[in-house]
Amino acid sequence: MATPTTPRAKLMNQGRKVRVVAKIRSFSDLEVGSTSEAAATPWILVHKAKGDASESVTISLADKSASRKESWELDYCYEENEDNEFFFKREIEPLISGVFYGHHATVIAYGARGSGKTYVIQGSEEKPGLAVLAIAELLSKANENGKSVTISFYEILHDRVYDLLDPKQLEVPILLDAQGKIKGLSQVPVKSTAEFKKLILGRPSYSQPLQKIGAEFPHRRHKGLTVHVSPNGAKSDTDCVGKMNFVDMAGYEDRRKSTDGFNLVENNKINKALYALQSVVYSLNHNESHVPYRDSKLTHLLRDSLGGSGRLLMINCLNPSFCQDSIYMLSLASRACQGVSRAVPESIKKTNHSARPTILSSQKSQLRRNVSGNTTKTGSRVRLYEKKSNSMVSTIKARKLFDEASHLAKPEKMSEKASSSLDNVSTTEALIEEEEKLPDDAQKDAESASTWEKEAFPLLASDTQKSSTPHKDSSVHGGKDYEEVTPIIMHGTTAFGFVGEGHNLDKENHSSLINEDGSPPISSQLQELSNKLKQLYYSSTPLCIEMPAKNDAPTPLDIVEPQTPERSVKVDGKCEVASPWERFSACSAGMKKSLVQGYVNFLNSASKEELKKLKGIGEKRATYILQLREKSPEPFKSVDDLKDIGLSAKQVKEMMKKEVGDLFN
Ligand SMILES: Nc1ncnc2c1ncn2[C@@H]1O[C@H](COP(=O)(O)OP(=O)(O)OP(=O)(O)O)[C@@H](O)[C@H]1O
Repeated sequence: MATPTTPRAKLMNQGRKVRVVAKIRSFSDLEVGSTSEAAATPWILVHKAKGDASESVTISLADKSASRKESWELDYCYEENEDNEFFFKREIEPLISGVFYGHHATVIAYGARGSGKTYVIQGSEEKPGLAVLAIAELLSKANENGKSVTISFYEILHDRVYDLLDPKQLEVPILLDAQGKIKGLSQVPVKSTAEFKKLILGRPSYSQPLQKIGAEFPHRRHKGLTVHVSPNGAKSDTDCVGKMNFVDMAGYEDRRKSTDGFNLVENNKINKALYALQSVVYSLNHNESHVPYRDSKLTHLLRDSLGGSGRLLMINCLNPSFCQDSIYMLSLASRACQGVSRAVPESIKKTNHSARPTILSSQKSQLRRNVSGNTTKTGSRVRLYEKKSNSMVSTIKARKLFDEASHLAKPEKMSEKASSSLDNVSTTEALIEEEEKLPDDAQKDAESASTWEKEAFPLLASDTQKSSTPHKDSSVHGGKDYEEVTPIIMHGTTAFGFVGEGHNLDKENHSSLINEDGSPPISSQLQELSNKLKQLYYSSTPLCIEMPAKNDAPTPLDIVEPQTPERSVKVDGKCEVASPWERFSACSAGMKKSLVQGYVNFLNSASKEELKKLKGIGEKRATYILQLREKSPEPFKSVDDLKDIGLSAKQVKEMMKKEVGDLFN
């Protein structure tokens, strides 16, 4: 990529909110001593056109046949021999300076499982990680400037936030105060690095509620640290000058590797958070007026740090030996970089060494064997986000879509049970956070961001505002205006991804992906797909849907794209072309059947709190349903069985009518 030389290009570089770098972890002692050649074989090539001062790097695989996409471009890549301290000097120190001027900074490590995220953020006793190095620097600067430092430490498991500094507290509701600042987590003052280490490293890794279930389940969750810098003697968080966040995300794993229902739910939630982050990064990089922070707890929690003049450093951690999941993570990372100019911190420009293409692998033949045994279709689709839906209709819709679109239906069912068992452990279901993003918030974020950009880079501000004004298509839902968001441009990849689980296409945010090659406008494609999904749901039984063959090569993503239903109905097991009236009648019948079945399924699997959201089901009935489920896992098979809980056919019919009516609201 050509080096930007014009003042405008330089300004643009500096004004970018998100920087995406990779870090290849070193081989562990175990891997170095491994007898398996594959475990200790490097597989990534990094090309740095201008050495350490490169404004972008190209990463490719030692064996090109490993992926359809041959290379990925990121802002930078730190290699095995470049340790945390080197990384810190170049990437984190410049961010720390900004924190004292009110520019919040966020550092997020993400990547496949075992790719070194914790090592980068937390480090070890001998090799401190970025958070530990940063706290030392922040404390020293705070002393010089008459400021004090407090920290919050939390984990997010299954999209629920737990305060690790107040482990007795159950799930923390994330709320915004009147100033739009996030509140909910406790803050503990820190005076020295030793105190910090004691607070963070010397405590149980799980909050109390999770310790109870910890022994039974695997524990993959995101961990986050927020360092608040405030004037000495500040009484509230409102006085906070700047914040620095460090997040060690749970490792990505292709959900088809899920070993059981619990693992599947876990993978879904982790992947959902990754896609939500991806959507947020896109919106931030493109100065969109709406940033979908609420698509995951993590982005919601970070929203006041990411908005305005906040800066985000994404660290894509990479395994040093072949890892299919890392390839997918790389493709996500490079998408986050696309369509925007590169940013090069001053600290990096100063440490320019000679240009050198770096080749990390010499053992290509071994790699070829590894790759050919594992290659799957690369990530051409991406799930942007899923949203938890509160209403019964949405729950039914979600399950229905999933059941029909995915061959993973059975594990999902198991997973719902695992999820609901977790639900039962949490006693804080009633703590309901505010649900809808007020248009005002989005507007404030955009205004605050653009004010800072305008002040710092007047030339750029006028330019980017012109170029990045999103296409607005305001529509009114429930009395509130929502804006359609400019579609995400994908580079060199093709298909679209949609969310199956819990995603109400009608009402949710409309971020989407588009082909770069000038294919039809995204809005029409989106509308078409949305219609097809609705049709798929409404006509689940009679429509002929071509399901993917079982032995189809799997895609590395965890979404199964819904197949287009054909315009035919099943007659005696055969698909026949039907008249419009027949199709319509079949759809209606299918819808009725789906709705009733969805209702029954819901009673068989929902948590107590969810059950109570249904009209006609209160505390007593919900408790009774759970008791019935203890005796038999699926006590309800048909509407007739609802008599067991004292619901008459008439009552059920009335409820269904209401739900159908709501579908068209
Ligand atoms: N730079 C490094 N040098 C030596 N060993 C490392 C390095 N980075 C990571 N490791 C080792 O690799 C292993 C995996 O690292 P780590 O636990 O940080 O990965 P992770 O991505 O956080 O894993 P998970 O996905 O399970 O959260 C650990 O044993 C760690 O000590």
